[in-house]
Amino acid sequence: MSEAAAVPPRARLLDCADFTDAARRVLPRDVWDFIAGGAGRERTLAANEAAFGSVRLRPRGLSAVGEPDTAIRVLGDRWGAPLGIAPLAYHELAHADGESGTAEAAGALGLPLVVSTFASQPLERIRAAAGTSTPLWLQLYCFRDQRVTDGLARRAADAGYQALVVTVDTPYMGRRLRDLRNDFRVPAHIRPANLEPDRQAPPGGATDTDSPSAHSRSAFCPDQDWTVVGRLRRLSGLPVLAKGVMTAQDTRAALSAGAAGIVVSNHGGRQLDGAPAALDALGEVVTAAEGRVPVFLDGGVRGGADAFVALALGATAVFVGRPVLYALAADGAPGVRRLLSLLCGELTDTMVFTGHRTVPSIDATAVEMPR
Ligand SMILES: Cc1cc2nc3c(=O)[nH]c(=O)nc-3n(C[C@H](O)[C@H](O)[C@H](O)COP(=O)(O)O)c2cc1C
Ligand SMILES: O=C(O)C(=O)c1ccccc1
Repeated sequence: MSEAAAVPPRARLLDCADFTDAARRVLPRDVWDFIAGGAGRERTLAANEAAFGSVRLRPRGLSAVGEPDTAIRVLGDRWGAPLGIAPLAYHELAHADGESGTAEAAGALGLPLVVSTFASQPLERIRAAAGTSTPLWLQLYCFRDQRVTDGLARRAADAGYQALVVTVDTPYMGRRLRDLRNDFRVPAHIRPANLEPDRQAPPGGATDTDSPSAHSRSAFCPDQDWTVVGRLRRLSGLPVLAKGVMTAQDTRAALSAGAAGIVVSNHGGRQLDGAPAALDALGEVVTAAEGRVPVFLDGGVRGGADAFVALALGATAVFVGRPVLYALAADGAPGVRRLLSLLCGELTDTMVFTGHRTVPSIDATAVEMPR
């Protein structure tokens, strides 16, 4: 089947689920499974989306909101809406446009992109594609060889990135059964463009490092502690956020370490299967953060109304993960642009129907929690 037959015309891609269906049809089965899958029995993966389904929105009538303003300010930058793109390895797995295609789409809407340590294109090229006004953050995994982590942090600062995001939930990758069953390997022509090949090789020079999981076991540092936050801050001069916080304990640890923000996340259900839905952990983290730093959320956001719910429960903004790769797979950079503008439009509609003219005015009175 040709791609033209497999992907519906753009005008029929009307929501996140449409992009998901389109991507399922065009992606090779093992790549689809790598992106869509989670760890273990995928209970946490399922919980992320399901949690949004049990919150109800409270409509308000004749609220005279006019044209709502979706823009916010975060760490001194303007975002066109409280929506960003979560760090995702290897955008070229989805489409040859890769991270620069995603960045161009994000830039067109003034939305931030968190670039993965495992980006398939150079940081500088992604910065250029995003344009000057959209924020770019670099996500960092902690490597056994600290020089790798530190080198990336300095390079991001030099390239004009606005912040660093340390992923705290991945001492190594979770056990993803779909990838094991498929014996998934990243195709040889897709490379982590910002890592040097020699530094990736495990100390013993083992050969089975092509699977992301095997590579993470050899390259990631499983005994990293919270001091990495201060170290990266000092050497880069950039604000450092902690991604993968799900508890009050870790929120306090992140704040004590000097984190400039927190991303509530269970890594899209790809790490600890059995962890709660990200949305269900949000309240605990927001309370523990005591308003000292912005709290973000990723995991299961599949529409503008989901973003609205997270904001109502205290998030400053949300990040979208898998749907961005699905949109990229379906239609490259224009697909991502269309997905992002659909999400912004859905958020705008939700603000209008609930009577909110600005993002900071969205609070818990706008939602009804399950009983
Ligand atoms: C294919 C894929 C690759 C990912 N790569 C990274 C990564 O390199 N670094 C990271 O911190 N998180 C990574 N994540 C996790 C996402 O940043 C995010 O936490 C997760 O996808 C939850 O959002 P979602 O439910 O919208 O997908 C990845 C997720 C997926 C699906
Ligand atoms: O973080 C992830 O979930 C992930 O899938 C990944 C894959 C390859 C390299 C780094 C991360």
